[in-house]
Amino acid sequence: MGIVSRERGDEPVAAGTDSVFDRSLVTIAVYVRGTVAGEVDVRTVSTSYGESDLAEVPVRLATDDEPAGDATPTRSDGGTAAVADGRETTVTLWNKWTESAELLEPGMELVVTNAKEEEYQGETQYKTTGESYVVVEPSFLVSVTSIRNWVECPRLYYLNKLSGVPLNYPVVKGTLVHEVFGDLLRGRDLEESIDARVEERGLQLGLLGETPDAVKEEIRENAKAIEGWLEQGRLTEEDSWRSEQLLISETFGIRGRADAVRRGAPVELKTGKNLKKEPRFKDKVQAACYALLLEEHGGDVDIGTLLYTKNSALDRNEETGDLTPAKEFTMGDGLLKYVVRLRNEIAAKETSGEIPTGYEADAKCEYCFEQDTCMVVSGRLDQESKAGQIGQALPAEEREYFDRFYRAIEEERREVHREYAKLWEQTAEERADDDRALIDLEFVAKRPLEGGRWELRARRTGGANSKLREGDLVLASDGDPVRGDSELARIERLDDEVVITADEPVAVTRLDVYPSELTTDRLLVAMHDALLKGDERRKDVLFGRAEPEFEEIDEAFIDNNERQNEAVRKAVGAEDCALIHGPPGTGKTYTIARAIRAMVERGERVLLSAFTNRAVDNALEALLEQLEDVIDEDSVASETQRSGDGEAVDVVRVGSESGVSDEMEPYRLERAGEPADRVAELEDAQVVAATTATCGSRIMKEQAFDAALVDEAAQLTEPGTCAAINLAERFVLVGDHEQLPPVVRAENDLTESLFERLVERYPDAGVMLDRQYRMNQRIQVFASTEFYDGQLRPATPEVAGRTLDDLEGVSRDALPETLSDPVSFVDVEGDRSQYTDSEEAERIADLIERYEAAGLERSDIGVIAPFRAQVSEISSTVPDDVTVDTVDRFQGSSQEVIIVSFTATGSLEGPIFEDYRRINVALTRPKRALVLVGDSSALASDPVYERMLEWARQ
Ligand SMILES: Nc1ncnc2c1ncn2[C@@H]1O[C@H](COP(=O)(O)OP(=O)(O)OP(=O)(O)O)[C@@H](O)[C@H]1O
Repeated sequence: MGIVSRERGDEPVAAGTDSVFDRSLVTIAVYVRGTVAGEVDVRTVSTSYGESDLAEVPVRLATDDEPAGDATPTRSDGGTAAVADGRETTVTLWNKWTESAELLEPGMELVVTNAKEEEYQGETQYKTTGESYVVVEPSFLVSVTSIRNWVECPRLYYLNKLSGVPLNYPVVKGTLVHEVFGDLLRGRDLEESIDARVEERGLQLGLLGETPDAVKEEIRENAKAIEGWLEQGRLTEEDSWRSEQLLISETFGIRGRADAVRRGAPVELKTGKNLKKEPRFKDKVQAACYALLLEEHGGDVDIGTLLYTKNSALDRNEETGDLTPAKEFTMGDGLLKYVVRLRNEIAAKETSGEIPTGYEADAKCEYCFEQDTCMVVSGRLDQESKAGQIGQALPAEEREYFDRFYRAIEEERREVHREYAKLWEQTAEERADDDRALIDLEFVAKRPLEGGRWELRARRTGGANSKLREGDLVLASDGDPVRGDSELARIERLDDEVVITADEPVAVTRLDVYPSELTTDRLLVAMHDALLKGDERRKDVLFGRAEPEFEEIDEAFIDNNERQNEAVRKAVGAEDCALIHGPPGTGKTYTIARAIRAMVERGERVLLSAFTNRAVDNALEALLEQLEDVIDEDSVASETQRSGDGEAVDVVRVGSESGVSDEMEPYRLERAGEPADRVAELEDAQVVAATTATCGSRIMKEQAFDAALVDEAAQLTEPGTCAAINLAERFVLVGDHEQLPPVVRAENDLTESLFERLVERYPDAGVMLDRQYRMNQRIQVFASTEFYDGQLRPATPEVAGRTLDDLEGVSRDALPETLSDPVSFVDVEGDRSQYTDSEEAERIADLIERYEAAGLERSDIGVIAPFRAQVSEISSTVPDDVTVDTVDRFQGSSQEVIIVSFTATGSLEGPIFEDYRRINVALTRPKRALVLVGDSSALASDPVYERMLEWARQ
């Protein structure tokens, strides 16, 4: 059983005084979930216990069809029944819960556990009991760290969100001590752990100017307290331990990672000193959060332990106070409820979009380390703040921008939370159908790795697709990611067998996509940095107050493509920014590489970035090719461009092993090692390449560049672009806003890229590349007219005239007449299902056979479908080596032959049709042949598709 009451709670167990309720009709405890349906009435009444506060909340109960309702009957709160009948009723919250009631606004969601049901004037109503918890907006998942920050000061919580965790020594040291603690719990030798952990953080320590020996000594001191305490436990009793555990609570809307769990109770490690008898209040609050989480996992937690590693038991004496490292405290019911109320404050504030002022807490600003920052932020953004304001406010348009994007990013965060909720709202099968989980794995084996981690292997029993890829962080579980045994794990290999690594040996049978808030967090920080720390001139350009300026450059960089040459000139000569618009196959990558080479030759330090790892690697590869050519041409230059290990130029790729391609692996920056060496490798590099997400990392944020070149810029949100350009004096954005827009979950200001906004605002700062090196002329015509004002042309006669006949062993004569043209249309009436079409799938299988019969390799054929369901349908009909995927997955790649399955009968609905940019991407992937498969009458109902049909049938 989960949530239990240990003492009498805040509320009168029976209803109170009063004639208000008829006690005789009180029934069993129930679980109430619903939406606030009107104004909340809070008042004081007298009861047999004296004065009591109560709040009457009008609530529309959830129904069984609503996702949240599905999960309710299985709750752990004493096995109570859930009410889910869609009725409107009144829920009365007693005493302290009125504090949460005051936060409620119509439309907010509310959960009351262990409520009592009673009849009042012929209506069934509910009220809290001494065992109830009241949870506001339960689907808003508040992290334990947030609650801890909030209890210190809500304003501090907000400031932390805006500025992120900076790279500083106390933070890195804290992480190291935690890692060593985890290692000790997993049985690793202390010295071995310290050596390994310090080595792993070589780069960070180097950036902080720390030497390994000094750091090790300090970690050793902290670890002494831990070891001593662990020893005691080992000698005196049977201890059962578990290191870091990821916990999610659907009831309380809290998630976090407990440092350790000992005999079912939370242990939190603090790398500081605490001379008082009691743990610090905020530390207790943190431990209480984990207690709630553990109770929901079926535990029954009575104590919490705080381990202060700077305290040493041996030094204990009366004068200096209590120096025992471990402080235990009783987990009282009142504290647990207090924690839930704190959490409710955060959820309600975030839902209503209010910015904390600091007045919510009785924190003393004059003692706060963050007072100055707090005042500056309040002053710049003209926000009300307990600490006061300092400095001049940003111009109104910048504050408006800040508010707008703050809201948009927070909406995005809500969407991430909704992803979490799906972990318990959807069944395993539904998750799998949504491509969000691999289920029904057969656990095969576990193997301990060096450093206490585990390698876990499982066999796949079906061939299902999923979004999961090698290198991804996932939730690995024994089948239930929320209530079962689950761990964060990394996918090392994913074929018939799944190999993952994790801290604990979970008997894995299921992997779920891990909904990370990291990207959202970084967007907020990037936007904050751009506005509050950004250069004034840069902001003038971003806010339309000054036109971008250019230095005139006469040098010829590319002699066979005028627009590319102009683009490089603009990039090199830009004082502020340049914009390169590159339609499909127009040599964007080539142009970027040439521009970077030119900048490097001028002695500049350049950041190369893009939305995806693949684009970063491609551009880097193109750059390396160019640099090699230079060396071949000019041996003098080669000497100056060779670095110590004989590589052509100091180029560094920052990224994880799984993100970086094998070809670029030799350039990948190793983070582990001797601090000074690691830093030198990064800081001496003239070109640093990393995804925009990595640009927001603590390590990259310490770097500065003359110029930043950002590829795939049309796929980036404004704050996402800022993460890269914040690091450089000038920037060049490269992309195509006629192809896929930024990938975001919410529909708001994040859907337009900075690239698109600037291209429209400053047409003169941009160049459109107009010669494409990919498609046969016949294929490119439609995209050129529809999307590029007819400006797109084949770069050479060879490109214009390419056909399948050019490929070795392929003859178009062997194809049926209908397929001999580079563009063809196959009319299929369709099976009238919504997201799949078996008739199209069969036709496509048939087409592939015909291409094979004409000599084509299967790996030269790609199939694009609008829905994942249709991708699965086609995949099960055609041979494995044909690539079948959605448009989004195909962006940025090309194939000899592309077949598009429209999956439309009757009407046009769905992702491929909603946004014409998707169809542009689909139709511009092939080099030599394009086949459109669909229902002509459905397609003809839309003017754009009607024109497409005309072109395809010519
Ligand atoms: N000026 C040029 N002269 C000769 N070949 C070129 C030139 N520009 C690009 N190419 C070639 O054209 C091909 C496509 O170029 P690139 O890969 O740079 O295109 P892209 O615009 O990045 O493509 P995508 O639309 O897929 O992103 C490459 O093989 C490249 O070497």
